[in-house]
Amino acid sequence: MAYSTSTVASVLVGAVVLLYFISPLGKRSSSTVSLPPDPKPAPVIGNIHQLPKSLQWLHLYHMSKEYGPIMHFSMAGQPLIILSTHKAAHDLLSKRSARYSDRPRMVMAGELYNDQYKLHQKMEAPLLTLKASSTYLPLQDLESQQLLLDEITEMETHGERGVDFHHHHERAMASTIYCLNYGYRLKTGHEQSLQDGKKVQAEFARTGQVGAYLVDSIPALNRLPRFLAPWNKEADELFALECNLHEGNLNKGLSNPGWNFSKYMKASPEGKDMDKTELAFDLGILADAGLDTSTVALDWFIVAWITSGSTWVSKAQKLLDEDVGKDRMPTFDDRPKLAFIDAIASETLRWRPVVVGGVPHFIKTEDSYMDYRIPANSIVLPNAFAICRDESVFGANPNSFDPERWMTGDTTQPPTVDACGLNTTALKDLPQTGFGFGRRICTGRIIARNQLFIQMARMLWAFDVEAGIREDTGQRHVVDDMDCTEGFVTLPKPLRTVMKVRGEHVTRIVKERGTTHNINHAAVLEQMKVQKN
Ligand code: HEM
Repeated sequence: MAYSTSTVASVLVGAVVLLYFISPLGKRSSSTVSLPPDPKPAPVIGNIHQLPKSLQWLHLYHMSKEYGPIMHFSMAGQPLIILSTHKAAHDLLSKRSARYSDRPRMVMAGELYNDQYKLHQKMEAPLLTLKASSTYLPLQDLESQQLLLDEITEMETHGERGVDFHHHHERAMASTIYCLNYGYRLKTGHEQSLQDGKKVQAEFARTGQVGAYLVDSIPALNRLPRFLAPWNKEADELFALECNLHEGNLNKGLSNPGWNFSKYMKASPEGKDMDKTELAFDLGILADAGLDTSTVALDWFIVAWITSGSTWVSKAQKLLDEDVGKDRMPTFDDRPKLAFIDAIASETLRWRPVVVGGVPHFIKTEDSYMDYRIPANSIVLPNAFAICRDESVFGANPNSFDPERWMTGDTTQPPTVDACGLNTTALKDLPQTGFGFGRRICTGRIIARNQLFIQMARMLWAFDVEAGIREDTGQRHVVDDMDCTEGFVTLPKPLRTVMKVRGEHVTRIVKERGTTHNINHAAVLEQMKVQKN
């Protein structure tokens, strides 16, 4: 039987109104303590209409200037708390982490990871420590070497049109993660498994956005008959796509030669009796979480290079010329002396936080903060864009790309260097808010930081970069550093860049080392075998 769109819409609106009055969401609390400030809500729908789907994080950032560091929105009765300063986010999500570490229900984006997250974190934890991450450096060395070769090769073909740097960043990161997770590398970046992974991610980003689906605010809507709940079909299709991809990858991981995360997790006490789909999803989420995020950070690094590089690139390249020279490319062994490159990485993550609107947390019980009441079952969203512009933490001119804000300038003390070579004496201990907060903080952040360091160091050593020539106008692309895509992670709009080698020595060294695809990566993985503590 077919139903017209208007009939379905009328029934849905009726259902929402009904649910609003019969569900606890519609009932006002008798508490006398006020909610955080909010723009005036409309009846029933609350503030839904005031949350734009486009550039929501920017809109909320501007609103925070009027309403303050903590704001409240009602999403048809579902409380949404927006945090806009580092202090508010740290006080609630880090210091009170035990209460603020749930995730909101995401009926559309899937909830498998929610209930079981502690078990999954326990299973993954030994693979993501500083020490374990230090054993993956040889693989990251190999992938970043391949990145230079691929970029030089594409430059030779495309000249002033420039290279598709996003594609190369994506291949290098995906190959690193897939090799660790499943024991296989990606040669072209066009492989089917990566295309499917990107599709899953795009769907997750679309369906997981706060406010994107009414059913996430009002899960009771899921009890409506299926013909009135069209999102169920969409959710089933997304789940089927994810199952195919993740289970297929797990099978590959278990049968590929050499050590990898799949084999480690399958043999772990938590994983050995775990349902196969659940284990496959756990690995799949790790792969998905690592893929886009690091790629996007590297893309924004290129945008910063083009738009504001005149203030910091020459310092980085001078350092590389002095400490590395022209006889070899930089390696992880150079890292302690190249703290400025890590400052560039930190500044990239601050200037354009990858998950720019923040990742939602959830609190099940009522709380209070700054004399405001935070209702039970609130979604709590740290607006990363606003938090990274908190001048009380990051200093003046937060919109400027300025790596110096991360440097201590301390040259008097012998440097303290961590297991991955990060020089913690030269770098200020400012919060890395782009990786989130509390118990839900990004578990792959050390692997990510290592990847950013080696790729940024090698690209700065190898190239001078400028925007490519547009095919349609024949003019050089004019780059606007706020021109970005929508979604969970925010990418610069597609752009090609001219990557001119900084001398004949670069091409010679990169080509002499040649392709890394003939290296036996299974043997490299075997060297990384992590023993559980
Ligand atoms: C520059 C790169 C990256 C950025 C900016 C980033 C950022 C984030 C953020 C903001 C969160 C949510 C934190 C919160 O809820 O407060 C997160 C979670 C997560 N990240 Fe990353 N991430 C990056 C790279 C990676 C990599 C390489 C991996 C895997 C190797 C990874 C694995 C994860 C996982 C598994 C979670 C979920 C943690 C949980 O919910 O318990 N991430 N990441």
